[in-house]
Amino acid sequence: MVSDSLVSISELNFSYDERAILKGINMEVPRGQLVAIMGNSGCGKTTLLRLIGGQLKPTSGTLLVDGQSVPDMNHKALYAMRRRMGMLFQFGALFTDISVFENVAYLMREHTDLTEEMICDMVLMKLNAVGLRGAHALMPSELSGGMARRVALARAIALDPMLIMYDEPFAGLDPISMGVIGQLIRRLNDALGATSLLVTHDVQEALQIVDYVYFVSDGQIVARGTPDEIRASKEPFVHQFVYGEADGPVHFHYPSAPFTEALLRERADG
Ligand SMILES: Nc1ncnc2c1ncn2[C@@H]1O[C@H](COP(=O)(O)OP(=O)(O)OP(=O)(O)O)[C@@H](O)[C@H]1O
Repeated sequence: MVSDSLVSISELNFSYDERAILKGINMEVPRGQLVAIMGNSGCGKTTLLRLIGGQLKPTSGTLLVDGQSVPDMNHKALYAMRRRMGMLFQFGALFTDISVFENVAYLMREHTDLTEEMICDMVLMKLNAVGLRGAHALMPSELSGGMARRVALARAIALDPMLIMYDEPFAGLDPISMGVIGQLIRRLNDALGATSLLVTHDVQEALQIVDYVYFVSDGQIVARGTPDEIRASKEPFVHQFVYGEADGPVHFHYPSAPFTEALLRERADG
């Protein structure tokens, strides 16, 4: 039976040495949907993507992609699965010494036996999908930040992935480029019949395009819901995050001893 979820995670734990990073994560990503994972810096979002991509192994729990257990896959199975995943990691760096065309063609050359003519058609199709067909001959240094991100997007969908994972795709972009990338992420997901996971800090941008949101704090899921449910949430953590309040359940200050206590201790030590 084909499950409705492309990604299905239950009671997932992950630690670096003794330090618990993810604690009892339960998450379902239905096929065809665009799902956001949000949370403060360092809460474990990127780690979760790396577990899904099989770059890390969980300490315990279940992690299925398309019905298959990722942690139990051997090298060959993992390689085959990664070929069906598109990834756009933070800042999605392009290869700087090859053209836009070659940046998108690279994965096709690496992973398929397509003829040069077919690769040419496919690359131009992918670039067309992100509005950059006309820029195929440019070098990455000739692109604006927003254009470079769109090329990285074309590269992420080069092999028609079933799952596309975006890690901070809006980082460093101006508001207009952010809007363009956001709309593209939505459109590409639907046009390709893919399923997408979006890790981001940009709550307002994400709420406009996603189907569902998971909020992670300190390695645990603390809230979940549709964009409307999230906007209406009275949950203090969600409220602080959605309305960009500097202080709340997530503290502005890194944990420390009270200031006077620290001063007195420093004087006593000195
Ligand atoms: N290779 C590593 N070894 C040890 N600890 C690590 C390693 N990589 C990440 N961590 C720690 O794991 C925690 C989670 O990191 P992760 O990158 O998943 O956070 P994040 O939520 O994606 O943060 P950000 O939004 O800032 O990218 C952090 O506290 C980080 O310091």
